[in-house]
Amino acid sequence: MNLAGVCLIEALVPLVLPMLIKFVLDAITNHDMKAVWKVSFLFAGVTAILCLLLPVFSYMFGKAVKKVMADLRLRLFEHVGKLPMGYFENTHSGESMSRMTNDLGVVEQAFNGSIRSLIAMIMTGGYAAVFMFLLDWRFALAMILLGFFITYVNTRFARPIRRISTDIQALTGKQLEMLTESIAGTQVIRMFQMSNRLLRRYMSSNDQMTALSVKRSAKNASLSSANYGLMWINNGGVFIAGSIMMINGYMTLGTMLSLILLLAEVTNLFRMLGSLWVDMQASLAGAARVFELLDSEEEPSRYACPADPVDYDPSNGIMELCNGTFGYAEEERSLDAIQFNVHQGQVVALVGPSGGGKSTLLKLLLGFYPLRQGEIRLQGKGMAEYTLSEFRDRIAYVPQESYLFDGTIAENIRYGRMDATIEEVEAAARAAHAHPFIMEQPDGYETRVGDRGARLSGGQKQRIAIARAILKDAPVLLLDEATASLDAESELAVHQGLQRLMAGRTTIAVAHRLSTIRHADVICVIDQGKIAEQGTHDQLLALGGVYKSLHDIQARNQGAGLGEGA
Ligand SMILES: Nc1ncnc2c1ncn2[C@@H]1O[C@H](COP(=O)(O)OP(=O)(O)OP(=O)(O)O)[C@@H](O)[C@H]1O
Repeated sequence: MNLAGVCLIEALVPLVLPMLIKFVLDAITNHDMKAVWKVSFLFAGVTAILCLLLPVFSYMFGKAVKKVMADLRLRLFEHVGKLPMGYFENTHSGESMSRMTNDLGVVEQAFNGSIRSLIAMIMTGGYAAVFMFLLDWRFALAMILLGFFITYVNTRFARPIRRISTDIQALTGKQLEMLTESIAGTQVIRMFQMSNRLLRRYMSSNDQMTALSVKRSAKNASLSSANYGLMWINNGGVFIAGSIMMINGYMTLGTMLSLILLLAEVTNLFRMLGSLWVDMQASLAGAARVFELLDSEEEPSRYACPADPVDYDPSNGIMELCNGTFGYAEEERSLDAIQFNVHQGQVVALVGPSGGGKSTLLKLLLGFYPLRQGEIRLQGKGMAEYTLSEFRDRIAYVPQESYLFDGTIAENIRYGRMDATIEEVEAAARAAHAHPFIMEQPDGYETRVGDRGARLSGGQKQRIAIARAILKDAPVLLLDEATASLDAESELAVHQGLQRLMAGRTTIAVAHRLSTIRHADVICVIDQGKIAEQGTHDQLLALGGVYKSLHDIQARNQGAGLGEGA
């Protein structure tokens, strides 16, 4: 409605002068002063009304566009939060950010600019054409045919310009990727002297961007020049034909001048139709990227039932993985027929050579990917019987790299359970051996942690993540042991925090240091996507297989002071 109002008024404004000219000139030619005044007052009134209404409609339209954009931004934000883990593992964060910022900006411009101008111009051209037909139909017909030719020339340029615009939008995304990487990886960049290399990469993409933009400008310039030529052919034609018709008494001077001015509006429509169409191509390229993101499939609320569900047997424990098979790609099998049970209160450790599949297994147990075959059962129910959020509610997770959000320490711990009191937050922090260092911070629990916890040490961040998991108090704990080396004191504090966390809880832990899982109830050795060995520490050592050789390597490294890592 607002768009229609704005366009209607914007469409009428350019027609006021051509119509005024006809009536005033004809009145002057007839020496009819009364008619001159009448026409002048009428047009003054119309112009005043249009001037008053235009800003009102314009404001309402702007407001409506802002609302639509806010809604779109919200939908994008919400949608990104629901995308499956695979999307984030396969798409650069800069690419998604570019779609949510640059491309969305282009869509907004289209709403505010191109679409509005296009509609107003079509309406102006349409009215002008009707008036022209009323004034002289032969003249109008000839000019409108010429107009179609002008539009044809303009649209010929649209396709290549759209292609260039799509490339520019994609390059903008790439540049944002580089920018996010240069900020997130700043330490590595400095230490490995990567700045020059990254700068060269950025320069090359910047050069490409400039080349594409110049190419687009060149295409636009050729288009303008073609339009300029056509406009003069048009004007010349009108002038000559109009003069002949006027001299022979077929039209008045007022009609001729009015026709010339109206024709300018129609020609403008045909010319601008092409160039606005070209502009819209850039906007459409941006919109396509936004809607591609919006159309990408969200994580389902629950995974489908397996084709061959397993009968529940209470003796199988609190969590079980039955015949779990998974691959990231169609033809690949990262995990093959994995089978294990975890009983109440047990600690199950997943160990194995690098790339064996431990983290993948953990991702499956967290519900980040669906199994290709087999089933995960938790507390006697298949995963498909839970929604994913119900399933995740029953699991506390301490990742390898503890992610802290910008906010206070208390807020970061409270993400474990949002309704926890400050006493409960403190109790969790004490259990995680985090309380003493928190109290040393300038504002205690209210200290801000900075971007991703930048103001805290690695060990301190881990202990906050452990406190968060303690607060969640879920039936099952999944743990990805941190590989980052901590100093001895910090490691001891983290270790003690973990022991408290694991005490009395059912735990599945990916372990990189075999020393930390010596006392696990069951150790599963994952090698090449399969469980190669399963048993206690002593049983596996006695077996003399993969576990024994990992153990020997770590023991040798420790002896040589080289640190650890499975
Ligand atoms: N997102 C992914 N997309 C495709 N392949 C992946 C992805 N993540 C891991 N892989 C592949 O799956 C296999 C198992 O990797 P995974 O990270 O589970 O091993 P891991 O045992 O945890 O290794 P590490 O101890 O080094 O962390 C590897 O071959 C790895 O390249």
